[in-house]
Amino acid sequence: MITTSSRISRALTIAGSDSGGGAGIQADLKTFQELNAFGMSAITAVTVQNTLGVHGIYELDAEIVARQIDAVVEDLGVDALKTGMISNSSILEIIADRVKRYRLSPLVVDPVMVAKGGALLLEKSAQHTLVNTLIPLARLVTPNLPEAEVLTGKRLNTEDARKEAARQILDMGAEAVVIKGGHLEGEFSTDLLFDGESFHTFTSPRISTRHTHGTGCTFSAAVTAELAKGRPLLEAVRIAKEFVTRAIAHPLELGGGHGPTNHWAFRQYRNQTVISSSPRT
Ligand SMILES: Nc1ncnc2c1ncn2[C@@H]1O[C@H](COP(=O)(O)OP(=O)(O)O)[C@@H](O)[C@H]1O
Ligand SMILES: Cc1ncc(COP(=O)(O)O)c(N)n1
Repeated sequence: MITTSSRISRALTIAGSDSGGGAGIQADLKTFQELNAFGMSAITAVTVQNTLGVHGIYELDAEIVARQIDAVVEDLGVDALKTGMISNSSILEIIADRVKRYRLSPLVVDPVMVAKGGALLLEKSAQHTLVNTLIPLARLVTPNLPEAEVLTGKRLNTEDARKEAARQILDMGAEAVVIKGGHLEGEFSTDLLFDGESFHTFTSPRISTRHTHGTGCTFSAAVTAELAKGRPLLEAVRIAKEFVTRAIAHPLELGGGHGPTNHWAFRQYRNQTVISSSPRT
């Protein structure tokens, strides 16, 4: 049961905790807050993490993840939700069970696989479970380039290949996909959206910085917050791209490694439009 009468937009993240505060649950809740959505969480794993890397991963039992979702849904209600780090098949399966049982939607699936520092966040054996369980339930899937390559089994070094991959991901049952461009080379970071009808691109200048820890989490959380408010998908993605670009463009310079992005930059630099979209949304 989802209560929709409230005027408060309620967004749920189901993801891993990042003690360093730049990615995972922490990035998601900060983003929800900045975009005026009420944030709630179901934690899948506790990571011991800072800007230097992931130093430990402690998975929670699938049952504990499910009970957090139950508690949130049965009392507070959910207008939109996202998933992030889910490290194994049993957690993936129980989340899919709850999404179907409560008809939770719209669902944004960020198929987190590997941290920027190289740590494996999704067991290799669970990759096919992700495809079979959560992707068919998704309003939007948001792979980065390496994740889109794993999902499709193809090298995606041309725009045509990325368009074909987007079609392939919709064939898995998702309603829409954004293949993010952070891992592309060149002077722009272009995200490619396919909604089953047409392709759209969202482009920003590539910002030269090592402080990109949590960009993917932040982007998918911003889409989720906007969907919770009832925005159409294209508009939600455009705002999310603007949010993450400002967060990267105004770094906080924290930590000795890959630092977090600046979640309050979207609000602080509200008059700066830094991205372009095609066709215009
Ligand atoms: N150096 C950069 N300059 C501008 N935008 C970037 C940069 N790196 C990532 N982004 C943007 O941040 C978002 C997350 O991208 P990406 O890095 O591909 O995901 P992930 O964090 O999942 O690896 C996308 O909207 C992407 O375009
Ligand atoms: C708990 C958690 N979730 C997601 C990421 C991915 O973020 P990034 O790719 O920027 O390391 C992470 N490092 N930790």
